[in-house]
Amino acid sequence: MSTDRTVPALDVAGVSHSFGRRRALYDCSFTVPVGGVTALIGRNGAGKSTLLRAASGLLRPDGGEVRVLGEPVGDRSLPRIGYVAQQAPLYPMLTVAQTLALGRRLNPRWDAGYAQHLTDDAALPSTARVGTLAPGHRSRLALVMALAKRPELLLLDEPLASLDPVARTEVIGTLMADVAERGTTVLLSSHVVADIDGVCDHVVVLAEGRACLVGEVEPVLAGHLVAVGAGFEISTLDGAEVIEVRTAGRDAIALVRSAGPVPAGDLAWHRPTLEELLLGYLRAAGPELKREVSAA
Ligand SMILES: Nc1ncnc2c1ncn2[C@@H]1O[C@H](COP(=O)(O)OP(=O)(O)OP(=O)(O)O)[C@@H](O)[C@H]1O
Repeated sequence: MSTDRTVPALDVAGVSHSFGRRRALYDCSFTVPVGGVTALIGRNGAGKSTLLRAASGLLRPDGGEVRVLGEPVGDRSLPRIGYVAQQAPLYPMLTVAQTLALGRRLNPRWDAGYAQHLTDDAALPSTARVGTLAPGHRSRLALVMALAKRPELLLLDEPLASLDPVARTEVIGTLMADVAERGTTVLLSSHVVADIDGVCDHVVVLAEGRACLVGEVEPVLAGHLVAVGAGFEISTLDGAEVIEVRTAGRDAIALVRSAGPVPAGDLAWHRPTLEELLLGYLRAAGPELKREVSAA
């Protein structure tokens, strides 16, 4: 099936969801374009897993709409989605080979050659029972199951969390190759900013169940500046939209939204790195904190 590149891979429109009195998503809206890697970043409890479950069809949100590849999430979209949940749920009593055989039986688009290639790459022993695999190997197997389905949209909840540094590099390489060769769209969640630097071309930052920053990495970076100076100098940032102010030793450091040239004056300015930018948004997460910062 060829993917229509004119519609978003994922369109989240005004989605809200609560678990009892606990609000996980609140009027959350953003789109993920077709092709490439989008990082879904947020602190613990920001709503990342809830959002991915809604996109995968496992959770029906209380409000709003989620469309995948132009269609409401449902029977027609499900074969086009690969989803790996945070704990990489698999059947512990099955062997690796039996797990792959099950994948083949359940998925009409299953690519057995690719599954075997990925399994070999991850050095997964085919006779080992899933329950005996190390957590990192289990997540590699879960990823094989999702990729061999040949999805157009791959939803990965913290896919790198349990991996050692070598496995992490291998998984990132596999994902990027899939994106380059097949035009797959990958949406992966993480709260480890360093993990996604150099991997994603788009970012979505979730804070308290809402998207507070959405965009392509380069333009988003070009739309922000970091100012470093004494606290009283930072307090004169008239007119700039201040995302976050923090102190570091004798200096104050401000992240501001500004696409203009680096201003002249006493402050030292630079464009943020992706890590500086995302950490700034994560630290500022929450409207109350933002109000305090703006008033500083
Ligand atoms: N099944 C559930 N029952 C009750 N509350 C839930 C449930 N799932 C999530 N929540 C709550 O909803 C909010 C969002 O949780 P979610 O797991 O989506 O966040 P997250 O960004 O994925 O967090 P983490 O990075 O810690 O995995 C949290 O306050 C969480 O406690």
